[in-house]
Amino acid sequence: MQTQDQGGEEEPGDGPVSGIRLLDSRPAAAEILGGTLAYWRADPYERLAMANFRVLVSDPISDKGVEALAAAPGIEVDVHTGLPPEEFLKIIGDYDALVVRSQTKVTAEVLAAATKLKAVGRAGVGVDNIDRQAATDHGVIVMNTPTGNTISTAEHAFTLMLSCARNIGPAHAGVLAGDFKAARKAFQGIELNGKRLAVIGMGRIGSEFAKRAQAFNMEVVAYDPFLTESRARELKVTLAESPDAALNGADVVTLHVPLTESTQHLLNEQRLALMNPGAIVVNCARGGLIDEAALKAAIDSGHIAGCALDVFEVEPPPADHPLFSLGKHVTFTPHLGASTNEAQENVGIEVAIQIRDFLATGEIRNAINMPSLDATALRELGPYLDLAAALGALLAKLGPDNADSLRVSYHGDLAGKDTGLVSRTALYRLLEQSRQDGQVNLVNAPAVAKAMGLDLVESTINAQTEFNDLLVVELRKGDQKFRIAGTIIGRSPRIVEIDRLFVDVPITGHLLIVRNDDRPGIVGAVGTLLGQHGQNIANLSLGRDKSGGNALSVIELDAPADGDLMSAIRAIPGVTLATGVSL
Ligand SMILES: NC(=O)C1=CN([C@@H]2O[C@H](COP(=O)(O)OP(=O)(O)OC[C@H]3O[C@@H](n4cnc5c(N)ncnc54)[C@H](O)[C@@H]3O)[C@@H](O)[C@H]2O)C=CC1
Ligand SMILES: O=C(O)CCC(=O)C(=O)O
Repeated sequence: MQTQDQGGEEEPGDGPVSGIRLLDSRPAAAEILGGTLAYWRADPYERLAMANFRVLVSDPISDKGVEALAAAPGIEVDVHTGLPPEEFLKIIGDYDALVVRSQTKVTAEVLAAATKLKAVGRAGVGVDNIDRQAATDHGVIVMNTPTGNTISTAEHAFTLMLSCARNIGPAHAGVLAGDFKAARKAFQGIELNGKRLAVIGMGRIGSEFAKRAQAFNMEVVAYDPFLTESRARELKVTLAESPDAALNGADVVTLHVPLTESTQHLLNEQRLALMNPGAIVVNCARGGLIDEAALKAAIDSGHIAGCALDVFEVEPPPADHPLFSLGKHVTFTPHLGASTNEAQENVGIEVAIQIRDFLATGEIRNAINMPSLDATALRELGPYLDLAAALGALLAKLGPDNADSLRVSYHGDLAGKDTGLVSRTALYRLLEQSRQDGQVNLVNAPAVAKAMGLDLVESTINAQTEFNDLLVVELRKGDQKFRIAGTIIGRSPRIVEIDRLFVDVPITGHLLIVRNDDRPGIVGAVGTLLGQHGQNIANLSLGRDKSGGNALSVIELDAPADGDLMSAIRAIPGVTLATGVSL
């Protein structure tokens, strides 16, 4: 569970800060790819050139999209469309990224077989062909291209409505069949002028549809749980408080919502009955939104005049689909909403660039299972992501085992920033320390934590600290608490507090952390042992609560301390904890 609270009982950190060292920042999202520091410090194109990423395009996308991917150094693109599922399963394990439209089904089975996969890019909007939960559990980012096909789909849905109202499809077929006179007699239409239109889902496509309907002098009523009164006024539509209220007395309904568990069969028998006699139904979103059997029954009864569908519950629909036998006010197209030159070029290029940039820089755009992070935010937050990664790793070593919550709090300037990914980074590095390589990453960390019963609690604290901003991570197990804090000096992340003892430590290198009773001779004894084991001290920071109380040394070594050395340090009288961590 991830929760937000405002304020909290944490006190700001305190303590000396010196020895500023400028470090490059490394995009934390890059961790997903398991890159080395040198790799991620390289220029994006240099980085791609060093890599060898394989991208599979498994549904047809525009040539320009494929070219944009193939032109990036270090990316090899294979286009294999229309593969039978068993063939697809055999090869998916070789790829780092996958680009799909709606035909490829990215199931839990596919994701389990896709052991190298880091991202799935959807050239389009709907992601119902991708098992989002399984992708998240496997640590795979799912991105879509939400805007590139909006206009084409709205135009198509509008065309469907006109075509259905005026019987264009059946009339056209009649003319071609030589039945000109019979068709002329049979196909009397319905005028749209002044009719009441219910738009279910006033997102991008629904809003564009509504604008076009207003030009046809239709009265537009919209239902969308996320539509505000002010936006409804701006769009000049009446806001309905429920789908039923929107449908009550409607002459036309058009659906523009995603297919989810809660929208399945959104248009059912009861709701169809609320519409005016002679109404028509338009669906250019997803087939599963309509109970097709109920629709057929409503048309057969004469209550609904007809329907215009681009999408079906099962695609492709069977040739003997019950709705195909209707004679009037019907128009069917084979999921063509986004099939225009313009839309396909837009989404093909957008998805290619999103995947390329993600592989090159860790930049995340239009992800549906992760906070997005564009290049500017990535630059700004980079040092905090590094800091959070270090604090999370350190907390795993020093904090209580089997903790029940990780609290991440933001003080000062940082409190005003979009820090979702910073918290997630701390969580990921905390969990990573106790798991095999690759089992947990930025995408699946919240799901892994939830499964373990570890809550992630984020808070912003308004209290002033002596730092411009302070990031505090704390592990709690019942009443037991252990916290570590850090800040950024210049662009250099520093650890400034460990369990309320003030230190000043950079976040890289091999750290030896020693906690002891504050009495003379202990630091000297540790130093002597380090010398005897050939260990050079690169940096040393000492902190204590009071003279004769608890003391803490954080010693940066040139190499990790081995087991013998650690045992010897732990055996020094007065040492209460000694642990090593490589950041
Ligand atoms: N036929 C085709 O080729 C295409 C179909 N689509 C479908 O159209 C859908 C809509 O696309 P966009 O407008 O771009 O998405 P969008 O995300 O901009 O809009 C969806 C809207 O539905 C609303 N919504 C969610 N649950 C709802 C509910 N239970 N009742 C009413 N409203 C609800 C959301 O608040 C949102 O405003 C996509 O999910 C996709 O399935 C999209 C493009 C092409
Ligand atoms: O043509 C396609 O890829 C389908 C488009 C679509 O349904 C979507 O973007 O949701």
